Amino acid sequence: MKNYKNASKHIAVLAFPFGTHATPLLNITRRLSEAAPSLVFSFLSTEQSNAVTFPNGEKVDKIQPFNVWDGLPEGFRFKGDPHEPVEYFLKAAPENFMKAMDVVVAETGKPIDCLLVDAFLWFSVDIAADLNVPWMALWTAGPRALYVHVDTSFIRQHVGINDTLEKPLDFIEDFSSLSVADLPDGIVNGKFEAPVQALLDKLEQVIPQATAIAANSYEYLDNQVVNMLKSRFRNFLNVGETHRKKLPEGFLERTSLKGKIVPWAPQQKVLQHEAVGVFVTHGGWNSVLESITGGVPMIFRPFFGDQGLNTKTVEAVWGFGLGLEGGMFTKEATVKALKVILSSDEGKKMREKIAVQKELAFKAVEPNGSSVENFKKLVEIMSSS
Ligand SMILES: O=c1ccn([C@@H]2O[C@H](COP(=O)(O)OP(=O)(O)O[C@H]3O[C@H](CO)[C@@H](O)[C@H](O)[C@H]3O)[C@@H](O)[C@H]2O)c(=O)[nH]1
Repeated sequence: MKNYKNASKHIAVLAFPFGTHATPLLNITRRLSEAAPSLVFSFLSTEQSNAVTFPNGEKVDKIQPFNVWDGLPEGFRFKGDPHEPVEYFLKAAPENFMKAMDVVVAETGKPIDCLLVDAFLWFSVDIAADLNVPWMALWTAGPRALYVHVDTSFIRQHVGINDTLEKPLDFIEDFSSLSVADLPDGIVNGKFEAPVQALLDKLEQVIPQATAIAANSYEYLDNQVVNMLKSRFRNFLNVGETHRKKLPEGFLERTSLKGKIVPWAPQQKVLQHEAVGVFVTHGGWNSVLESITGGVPMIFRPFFGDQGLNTKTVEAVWGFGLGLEGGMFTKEATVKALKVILSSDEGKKMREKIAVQKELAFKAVEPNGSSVENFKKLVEIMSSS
């Protein structure tokens, strides 16, 4: 393999092959590859995930996809529980990734110099230690979500079994407007044993070992929390836009009876249109960022994970959005939220606040902006590690 022979460093990129995770990892890998042409990347994910992220066998220059086994037993049939394939994958993943990396090294003839991983793959920190190479992680959600996962023990110490969901998180700096109810599942409540919750629980131990953490956000957004993360970890780097624009394989077929997906509604572009007055969203981190860069206040109907935390942060800390009253789409709750945002003084203030944040977000990606400078630093660390 020509590219490998001439490369200065070989980076193994380890993907979490579920949901929207592999695409932002590939996007940041592409940016790194463009910025540092002497690096070569082996991108390891399951066959199914690689088929989506590298459609039609597309090879990206100096990024070579490799398949790892999905861990599913022979004859496995999906019965509708989304946790099941994740559980199988994670059980087999440490050994699978090791085996796959042996294949990568044998096929390319180039030893691995660094691991770049989805932060969900906590066990890969041990693989990096075994290989004696740096471990770098991509965090695809917001800084506040990372903060609660790396401070889980501290939060558990402060929330007793008799505390209510309304207990304020005032024992964490800049979290006093949030309460226990806004925490993601698995921190003090919910299904601790579910596979994703169990892996998030490991972040507290592994994140401090990262040589660098690349995060999909902007430096000025949630600045106080970003500064707390920076003071705790080496090279916590907000590198801006890293998201995915492709839908998972089979998504259109699976959802055809539930909704309509059209190719002419790219969310980011729609949110940039001056006619859009409000964005009704589930509160995924990318949607929050895209609403900010569109300057559009949000109405939230969160479902799981970090979405409740994002909702309350936008509503109570940043002040440019609202959660639906009762947390559900009822006629009353929806009309009330629309009225506040579209035709009240409070809504006007929200638009003013989000306009300020929009400007800061664009500033971050200007030449010499913070995301650009942070990305340069990431390239430098990777190239010299
Ligand atoms: O009609 C649509 C709908 C969505 N999108 C795009 O799809 C992405 C959706 O991303 P996000 O808002 O982050 O939602 P999820 O895909 O649900 O994100 C998962 O991953 C996020 C980052 O880790 C978490 O914050 C979420 O809770 C988790 O559900 C965005 O870039 C949208 O622009 C479109 O282009 N068109």
